Amino acid sequence: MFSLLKYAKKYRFQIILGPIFKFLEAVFELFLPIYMARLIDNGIKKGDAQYVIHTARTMIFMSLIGLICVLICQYFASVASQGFGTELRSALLKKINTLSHKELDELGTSTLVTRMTSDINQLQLALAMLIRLVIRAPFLSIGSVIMAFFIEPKLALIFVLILPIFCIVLYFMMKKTVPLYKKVQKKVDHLNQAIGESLAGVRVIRAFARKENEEEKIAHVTDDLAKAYRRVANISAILTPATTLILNIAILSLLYFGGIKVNIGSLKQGEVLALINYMMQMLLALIVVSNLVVIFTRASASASRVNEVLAIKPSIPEDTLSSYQSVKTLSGTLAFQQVDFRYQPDAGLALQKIDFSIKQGTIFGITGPTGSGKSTLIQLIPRFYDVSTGAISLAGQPITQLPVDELRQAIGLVPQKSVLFSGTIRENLQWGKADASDEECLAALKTAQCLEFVQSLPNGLDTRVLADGNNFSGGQKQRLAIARALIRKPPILILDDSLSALDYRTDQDLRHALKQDLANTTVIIVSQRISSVQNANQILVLNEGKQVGLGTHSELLTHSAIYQEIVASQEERKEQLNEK
Ligand SMILES: Nc1ncnc2c1ncn2[C@@H]1O[C@H](COP(=O)(O)OP(=O)(O)OP(=O)(O)O)[C@@H](O)[C@H]1O
Repeated sequence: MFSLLKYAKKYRFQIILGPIFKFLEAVFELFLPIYMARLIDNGIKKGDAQYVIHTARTMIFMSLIGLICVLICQYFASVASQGFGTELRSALLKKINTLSHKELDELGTSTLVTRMTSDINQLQLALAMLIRLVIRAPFLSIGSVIMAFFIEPKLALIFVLILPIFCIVLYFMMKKTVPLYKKVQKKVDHLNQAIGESLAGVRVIRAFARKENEEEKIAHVTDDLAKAYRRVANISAILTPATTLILNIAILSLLYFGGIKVNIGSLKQGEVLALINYMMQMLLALIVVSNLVVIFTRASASASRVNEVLAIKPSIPEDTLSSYQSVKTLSGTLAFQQVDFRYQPDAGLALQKIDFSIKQGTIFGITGPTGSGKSTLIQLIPRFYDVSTGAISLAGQPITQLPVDELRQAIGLVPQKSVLFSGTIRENLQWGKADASDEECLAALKTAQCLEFVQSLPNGLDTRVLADGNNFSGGQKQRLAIARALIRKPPILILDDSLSALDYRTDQDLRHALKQDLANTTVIIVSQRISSVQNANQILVLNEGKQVGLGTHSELLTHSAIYQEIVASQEERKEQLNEK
């Protein structure tokens, strides 16, 4: 856990000064009961009004100084803990951004969300408590015992007797609750996952009238979490009556034995009151210490979860490797050489012996039945995953030798599911090229066949895009996503089934425009629709992860049985539709 303190380095000043101020306040608090005893015994009992006023003034002054110390400490604690949380969150986010899809698949989104939110909140709380209580609470509990000895050593033995009993109760309480808190954190993960899935799929859930099932599922996960919390709460609920009982027994003993001593004149009434105050201070401070132990144990579980992510060595390092030709000027053949790929070391091959090359500036089609590995293949080009065996090269250089950032900049990728971000259309296009002018935006929209549509909107490029682009149709979203990918005229443009929501005519016009406007760009079109790939310079046919055909449309029609099957089935379907 302490290794994470490096993210709080900037707040050294607050972390050191905060506890010092809290310590000062504790010193004042420790002396207040003594002043109270003097006020009663020397002032009130003797009717010395002057003494009462003087002592009361000193007590008020001490309390005020104590209050100022507390406020300064709280301020330092909140500045340091919030700052620490922000630094840690940015470091974690930075790390997550370096992880390859393989690591992200293994971790899953929900646990990353929990680690970014509730785990870091837990660590922030621990740091705030460290500043506010870690010196104060032990100091007050030990200081109270010392002060009791200072007032009356024999009665102070009650403190020595009560202390271990109280510690044993707290120890058993913590032994039961700490492991439960670890379980709770895991259940929060499950809840985040369930809620994430439910919100992401809200439309599908409604379309399938599965609202009730989904509500039931969430209720089940929530109930599970509630049960775990209830178990902790049930155990913690015993704590208050138990500690109150011990406290009352201690106070009764002090009153009884103190009363005897007052009667024989060896102790004053004010001193009995001071002893009771010290007893309360000691026990309350011990409760705080036990809470601190719980907070730190939870924080230590959170710290190991955060450290786990921070310690992952990305399988695809982001740093610059060996000498390379700048990708920005790099144009050349993209080649797959005997590529095998599996998602997990123990899983079967998702791609086998893939071997082809694409000349710069040509159009390359990839087709094949569903699940044949088309999306998997194109995800290897920007190194979202690395090949298991074989190699991929760009202009003769293995892509593993190129800086990942530059490689990805050289590729415009339109994924199967178009993703737009909330903002304006212009802002979405500028994701593709930060300094894109209006002319460049309009040109990209024209190539992507959506210029007319954007110009027909009252606010044109300034039209607001809702989260996920929910105010646009599937086809409109796809075309905007294509415009965003091609705005910087990348050397390679990959359209992963990105034409599926377009009608045949628009699909054809778009491919025609791509050929004209991006003559030097290598365009890779992934589609199950033969019409989308049939004019490509080369077509790769995949089936169950294997390369079962490579050539032009006419070559494949004569040589590839699977390609013939796909063409035949689509023509048959066309005929059926025409008949209807
Ligand atoms: N992240 C992943 N982890 C493990 N296996 C995966 C992952 N993504 C895909 N697969 C598996 O890899 C195989 C190929 O999937 P892929 O998505 O590449 O097919 P596809 O040809 O693009 O299919 P479609 O046309 O339906 O999009 C499938 O068996 C799929 O289950």
